Parts: sequence; structure tokens; C-alpha cells
Amino acid sequence: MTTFSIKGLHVDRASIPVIRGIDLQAGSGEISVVLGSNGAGKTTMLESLSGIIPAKSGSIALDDRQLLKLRAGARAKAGLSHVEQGRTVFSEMTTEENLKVALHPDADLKEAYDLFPELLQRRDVKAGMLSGGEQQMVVIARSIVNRPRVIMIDEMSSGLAPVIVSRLMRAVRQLADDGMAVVLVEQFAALALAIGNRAYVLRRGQVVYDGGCEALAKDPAHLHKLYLGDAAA
Ligand SMILES: Nc1ncnc2c1ncn2[C@@H]1O[C@H](COP(=O)(O)OP(=O)(O)OP(=O)(O)O)[C@@H](O)[C@H]1O
Repeated sequence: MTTFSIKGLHVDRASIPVIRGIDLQAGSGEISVVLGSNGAGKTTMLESLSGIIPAKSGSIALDDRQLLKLRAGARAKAGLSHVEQGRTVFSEMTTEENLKVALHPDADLKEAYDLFPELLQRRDVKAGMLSGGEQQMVVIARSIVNRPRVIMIDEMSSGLAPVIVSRLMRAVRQLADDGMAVVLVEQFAALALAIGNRAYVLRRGQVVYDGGCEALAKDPAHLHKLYLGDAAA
């Protein structure tokens, strides 16, 4: 069992406070869905958790281990994986070469292909020739080859057709069911809430909702108000 636990996280960008005291948790087998309007701070939060940008203060713990002071590489070694926005594949390399880029010598690709069997048929195709959905599959599959304990996924659905988004959501659910702790930043709120366990809504760098996904999914008016904040009052 893994518990990824964030407490009192503060992050500045260009000396401006962007994340202002966030608490968040994800455990093995759980998807913690993070929602919020543009600029709420979702990407900044993930980047500070994986160590791409520094956090100003707070606690980032993987079980009993404190990660705050570790560099990005050490956090990855400790079991954190971050699927960044933008679906970055190596276009001139095949699907399989893309999957092997980060592979440890003792790891194999079985889990990657089990998660997305559709990639098996595309293994020798250059990644630049794949569809947007297939490229997203490659990026997610590449992030699990070294068996992370926590996977953080940023806006995987951006620009994809709803049928592909549903397919990706099923795969993310499978990762959690296989024991990973998942932090899922999403714009497609309804689809994410349908597969998630805990939900967090961020507004201006703070958590304005922390509760079950099911309750929020059943109350779209509440969700709307949480997004808009004072403007909806
Ligand atoms: N490199 C940067 N330098 C300075 N400020 C930044 C930088 N990146 C983001 N910001 C600011 O930080 C705030 C949060 O941005 P962030 O991208 O984390 O939000 P988000 O919730 O992920 O939004 P979106 O859904 O649009 O991606 C915004 O006000 C943004 O302008």
C-alpha cells in the first residue's frame, strides 16, 4: 500500500504565490481527480510535486519518505511518475522505441501492452504517424514501464474525441485497480468524476472542494459554482 500525501504546499511562480497551502492525498487503488478553471494552478501543482519547479514550503510524502528536498530524478526513482501536458513523443522513433526510452534493464513492456493492446499492432510505426489518442497511449504507457507507485497525469484528454477520452479513462481506472495511486488533472470533469474516488477543486491556488467524486458528479450546479467562485454568488 502506498499513500501519497501533500500538506501545506506553497509554490511561487515569478515571485507570485500560485499554490497557496494545498493539502491533497492519493492512496493505492485510488484516483484523486483535480479540477479547476484555467489558471487555478493545477499544472503548477503537478510540476512542483514531480520536482520540475521548486516548492516554497510544505510536505510531499510518499509513505514515510519526504520528497520535498529531492530532485526530480530522485523523486522518479522513489516511485513518482508525471505524465506532462502535451503528449511529447519522439516522432522519428517507433512506438516500441518510445516505450523503451526510459526502460530499466530489468523491466519489460508487458504491462504497457497489457494496458493498451492497440499499441502492439502499432509497435513498428513511427510515433509521429500515430493519432493523437495513440500518442497519448504511448506517453501513458511509457510512464508506467518502470512500475511507479504514483502516477500524475496532466490534461491527457486535451483535443481528443470523447470516445478516445473514454478509452483513456478506462485505462487510468485500470492502473488504480492494479494498485497505483493516481492524481488526475482533467478538464473533462464528468468523465473524470465517473472513474475517480476523491475529488479536489482548485481555485486561485487553494482547495475549495475536497470530497467524494460521486457526490460532486451528482451535483453539477455545485461544481459549476466551485469553478466560478465569487462570480457565481
Ligand atoms: N512559467 C510561468 N511563469 C510565471 N507564471 C506562470 C508560469 N506558468 C504558469 N504561471 C501562472 O501560474 C498560474 C497557474 O497556472 P497553471 O498553468 O498552473 O494553471 P492550470 O490550472 O494548470 O491552468 P490550465 O488549465 O490553463 O493549464 C497562472 O496565473 C499562470 O499565469
